[in-house]
Amino acid sequence: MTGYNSNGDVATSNGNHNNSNSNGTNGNSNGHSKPVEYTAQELHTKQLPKVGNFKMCSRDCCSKQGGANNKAGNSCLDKKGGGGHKEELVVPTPQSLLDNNNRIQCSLSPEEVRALRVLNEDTYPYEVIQEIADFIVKRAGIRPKIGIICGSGLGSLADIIQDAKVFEYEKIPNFPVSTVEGHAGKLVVGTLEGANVMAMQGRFHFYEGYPLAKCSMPVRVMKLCGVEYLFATNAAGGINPKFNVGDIMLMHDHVNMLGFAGNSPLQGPNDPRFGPRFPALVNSYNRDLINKAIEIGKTMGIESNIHVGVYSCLGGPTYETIAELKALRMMGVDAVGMSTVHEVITARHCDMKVFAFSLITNKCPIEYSDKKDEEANHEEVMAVAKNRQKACCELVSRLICEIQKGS
Ligand SMILES: O=P(O)(O)O[C@@H]1C[C@H](O)[C@@H](CO)O1
Ligand code: HPA
Repeated sequence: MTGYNSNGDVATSNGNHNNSNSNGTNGNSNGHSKPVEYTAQELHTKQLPKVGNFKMCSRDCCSKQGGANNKAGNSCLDKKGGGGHKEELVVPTPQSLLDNNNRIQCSLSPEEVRALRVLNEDTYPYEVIQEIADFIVKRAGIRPKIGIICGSGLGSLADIIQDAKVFEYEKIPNFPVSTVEGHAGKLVVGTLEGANVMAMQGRFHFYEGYPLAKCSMPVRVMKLCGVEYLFATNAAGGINPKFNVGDIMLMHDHVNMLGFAGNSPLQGPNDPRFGPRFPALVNSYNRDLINKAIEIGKTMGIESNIHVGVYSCLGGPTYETIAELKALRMMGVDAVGMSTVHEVITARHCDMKVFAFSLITNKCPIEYSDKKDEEANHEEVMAVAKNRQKACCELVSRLICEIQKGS
């Protein structure tokens, strides 16, 4: 796998992090030491050496754009012969990589620069997402039509997939890793009710430290794998007083609180290969699928536990205060969680049909009280999800069956 080391160079996962050359030194010909190599995954997950092992490049040749006395715009990274610099690990400053025209001037190939962007930037270039999709489709041997995102404790939605090929996130190039309990970190590709599906057993949340575009990047991977329908599920707190623990709320709209705060998965340059700069979000939740799910709920005998409502995502990881819950209720929100909205935005941007539901795992208090049992907690969220997984699996399977009948 291609990765990146802390010197901004591209590394490969050859498992060998000792880059000594034949002289037994770490030096290279341009005078900067060849650094220890890390894969992108390792940079995410492993303890890196102390910062003290590295130096920012503050030499004259790097300290100005293109380097002082360097009209050609070359930084010392490009100089041959070492220039007499002492061998040491050097991290180039961003400034030192710019030439007089503010263009990146370094010895990285375009491929390496692009790889560097994947790690450092919030957005994934189209080509990288295509590579991830190709990796999955090639190994799975099928093109999925339906993508499922399993909410907290709802990983069993992926366990019912037949002829499953399982990809651990850690083994998918350039894929983030799951860090939350109840999110296994696996991508499962196979069939369900005769349809080719792929399911994320574990999603990425903003509070884990991932920017929104990274949280919902897998939705774009799904798109390039061939997915037409996104099924997004979540665990949520019920704000609507009519909702009970264990109920299912079919999402027909959302309030994008992170968007109110100026944050969007579509922030940054728009790539029209995914969708338009200014996508409309009315009718984001497919009406036909909602109606079918209501009918399925009736045949399952759980119609009184099925609602249609508005979901809102806050950044988390804190559960909401009473004042926040009151405010959300006044805004017309029925259930609150920490996910899904940015996934739906990304899916609608690339014109996928969306079906989403919240499993109500706790009732949100909207009056002040000392009662400890009214405080939300993740153990309860997961326990309720586990209890209701059979109903959720049945709802999803039957809806997929309906989609298959119509195709
Ligand atoms: O991934 P979802 O939205 O289902 O998870 C919810 C929100 C938090 O991640 C967690 C809180 O208990 O559950
Ligand atoms: O009450 C909640 N608030 C936010 N996220 C949640 N996820 C499950 N329950 C909740």
